[in-house]
Amino acid sequence: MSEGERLTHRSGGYRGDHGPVTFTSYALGAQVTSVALGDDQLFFLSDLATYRPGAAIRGGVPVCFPWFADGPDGDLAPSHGFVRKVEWELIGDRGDETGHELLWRIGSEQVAAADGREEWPADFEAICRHAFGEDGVLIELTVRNRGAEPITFEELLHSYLRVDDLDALRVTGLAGARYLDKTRDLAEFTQEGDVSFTGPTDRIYASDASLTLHDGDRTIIVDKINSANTVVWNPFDAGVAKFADLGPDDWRRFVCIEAGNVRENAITVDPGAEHTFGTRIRRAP
Ligand SMILES: O=P(O)(O)OC[C@H]1O[C@@H](O)[C@H](O)[C@@H](O)[C@@H]1O
Repeated sequence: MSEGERLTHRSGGYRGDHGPVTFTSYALGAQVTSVALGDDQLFFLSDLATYRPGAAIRGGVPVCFPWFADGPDGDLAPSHGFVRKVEWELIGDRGDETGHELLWRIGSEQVAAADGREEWPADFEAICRHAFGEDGVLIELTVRNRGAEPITFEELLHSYLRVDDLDALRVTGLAGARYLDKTRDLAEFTQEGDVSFTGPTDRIYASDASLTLHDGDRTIIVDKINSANTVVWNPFDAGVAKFADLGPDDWRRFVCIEAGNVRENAITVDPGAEHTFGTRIRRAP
């Protein structure tokens, strides 16, 4: 059986368990911040993270919408859109022998006053589904167009995956994929072999493939659903200082493997229609 409870501190949190799995999810950003399989934590969460509307929680799985980074033309703020900085409403909370599901909802009314909303004023509703199971979590975002005109957006589930040993980490599944390198003015390259981390890494891959993280004895699988891109990011020692909510050594503790649809893969949804994408993050059997 699985159980859960609203947290009384850091308002909006929800903590639950399902067998050996414990999880935490926040109304702020509909953000998973923790999934622990016994004592093996899947996600990095910064000790310096803040938990207040108007800012984003550094770690877990932020929901980036309706744009990625500073948008397709590089002129939008705040970074990664506005929904990760506002509180969502919990509309579903169900546990059974197969797992525990939370449904978080947001609509145009909740973001009316959000910074950046004027850049994307469309009438929309979004549901973020967190399905916690024995081996990890499935996160799905469904966006519905409530307006009279088609809407276009970028979307990304910005997973901060905890790693034990960044020096030895290998990510497989991207060999042969084209990518734009944000550390080299968005120049285009082809991935040769595995991805490893030897310097600041910030890449937008054109790939819908599942990825595997080989982190010492741990093997973590990232599956994607309706996701044409994967962003891989680590600021490394050279880049970490510009993030006030990351400690000086935190770059050693995570890599971001982000499922999404960005740039030329932005999604257009007709009036009354909806679109779902997602990612499943689990420990290999
Ligand atoms: O600080 P933010 O807005 O959460 O962004 C963190 C990183 O997110 C990644 O997705 C981007 O590719 C990076 O360029 C960016 O630095």
